[in-house]
Amino acid sequence: MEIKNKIIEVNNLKKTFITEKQNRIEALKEINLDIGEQEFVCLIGPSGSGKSTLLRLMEGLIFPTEGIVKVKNKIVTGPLPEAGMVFQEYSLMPWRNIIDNVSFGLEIRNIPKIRRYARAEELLEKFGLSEFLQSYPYELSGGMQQRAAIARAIAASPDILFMDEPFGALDAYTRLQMQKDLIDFWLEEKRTVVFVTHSIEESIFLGTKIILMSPRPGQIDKEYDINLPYPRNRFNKKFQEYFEDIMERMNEISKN
Ligand SMILES: Nc1ncnc2c1ncn2[C@@H]1O[C@H](COP(=O)(O)OP(=O)(O)OP(=O)(O)O)[C@@H](O)[C@H]1O
Repeated sequence: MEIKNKIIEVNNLKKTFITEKQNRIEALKEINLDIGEQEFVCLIGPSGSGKSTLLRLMEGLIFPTEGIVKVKNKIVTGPLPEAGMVFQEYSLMPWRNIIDNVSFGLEIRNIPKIRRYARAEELLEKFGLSEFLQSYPYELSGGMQQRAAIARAIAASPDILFMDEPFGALDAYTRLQMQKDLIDFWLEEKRTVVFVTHSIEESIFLGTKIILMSPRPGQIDKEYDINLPYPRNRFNKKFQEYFEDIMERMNEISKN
């Protein structure tokens, strides 16, 4: 489908890693991809298909072997100020309390304390963590830490939110709750989200679009536009049809 208001462009992207033992690992073969403003794009695919590598290239954390990534028409040459990032491992700084973690991005932008605390408090309230402003990360459960990590990533109102398996380490119930909270946030704020997951079901619950990667060297096998209204219902017939369709294709490509 033709993308209106492109925010991310990936052209002829290739990535080969050279390991310490000088082996060449071809992680991504040839990726071409456009992401539109306010899309919620999920990257799925077999283990090792290059999902995290593609995300890290888009984030400007690593650099392509060939090809380019552009964000808002500019070639990405380093970590993006207009992006927030959330990883699977809780990426909070253990020596800072929750409010100082969440307001960190504003602090490095020299936003005065009163304003950055007001923003952090607003977000922490939204994520149900008002009682834990002064707590340290180790005093929070995994789900609470991940909520705080998301609050931190969005505190500076980034245009793009990159998320790498953010709910992978959570228990099943907390994961469902976090998916709902993330969709509420996205519906309210309409940012662009790029989200890596192993779960087909999670990707259909969340994404406007799903990109299925083929086994290494990673390429895009297929793109699925998910035409279901939000909030989504896993028991809906069309949800199930998408699930079966993607599952079947995933099994097929994983066999080869
Ligand atoms: N820094 C690195 N040095 C060497 N090889 C790497 C490096 N990072 C990733 N790779 C290799 O690139 C390939 C793709 O890795 P990547 O983590 O992007 O896959 P993935 O699809 O996210 O996997 P998973 O679903 O298991 O998290 C793998 O074979 C991995 O071993």
